[in-house]
Amino acid sequence: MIEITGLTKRHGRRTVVRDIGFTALPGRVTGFLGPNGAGKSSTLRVLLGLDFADAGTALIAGKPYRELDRPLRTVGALLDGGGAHRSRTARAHLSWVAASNGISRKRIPEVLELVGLGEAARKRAGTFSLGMAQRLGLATALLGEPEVLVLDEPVNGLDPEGIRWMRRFLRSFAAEGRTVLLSSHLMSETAATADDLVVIDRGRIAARGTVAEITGGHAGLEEAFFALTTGTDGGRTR
Ligand SMILES: Nc1ncnc2c1ncn2[C@@H]1O[C@H](COP(=O)(O)OP(=O)(O)OP(=O)(O)O)[C@@H](O)[C@H]1O
Repeated sequence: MIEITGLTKRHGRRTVVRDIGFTALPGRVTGFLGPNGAGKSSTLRVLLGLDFADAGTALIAGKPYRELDRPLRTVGALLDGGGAHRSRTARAHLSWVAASNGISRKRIPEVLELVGLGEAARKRAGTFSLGMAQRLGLATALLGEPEVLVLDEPVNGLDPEGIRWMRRFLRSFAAEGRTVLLSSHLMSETAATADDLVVIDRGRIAARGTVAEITGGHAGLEEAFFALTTGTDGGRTR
């Protein structure tokens, strides 16, 4: 479970996230949706202990990230494509992360299979397509068998097959009773993957609820997104 309460984040004198709160529940995929610059990455960076909040809390399994005993065993994250060094093979990259987090090497072939990279274990990350790099990032996030996954724009740049694969993977992960939070600026894709949506606009929560609650009453998914993120339908916040 992820619990964000009263979170505010400033960069210099600008407040980019203002007093937001939401939860992402086990067994569900929660989409964190908003236009570019809305504050999604800033929120996720605080959640993952990469940045400090100016106010409020962001908890994973009841604790701030920095207080988790073995973070990789609680939460896996996919930000900016995963961060494998170009000259390292997929397996070497995973070995390095596993070793530095006290995770058994036995887990490496398992995660490579899980993300469909079993055949590419000896290939260098620098030769990977964007889709393969995303899968390697996901394999890294899964090393510690976490109960929570946090992904920032995981389908950016993926082809339709890659998008479909990612959607199915995240759905099956949540179906095991685990928690998925994924950020996106794509309403249709997120609505097809998520159970719940949190819509953020200019640093504030514009709406939150199930996909049906958020999109109901609008002509279509994109209409709902634009109505919510341009303030013409501000009454839907709850
Ligand atoms: N380190 C920083 N210093 C100053 N401003 C920043 C910094 N990081 C983000 N911002 C600003 O904060 C605002 C929110 O950015 P953020 O990246 O959180 O949005 P986002 O919803 O993730 O959008 P995107 O999808 O474009 O990344 C933007 O106006 C951005 O320019």
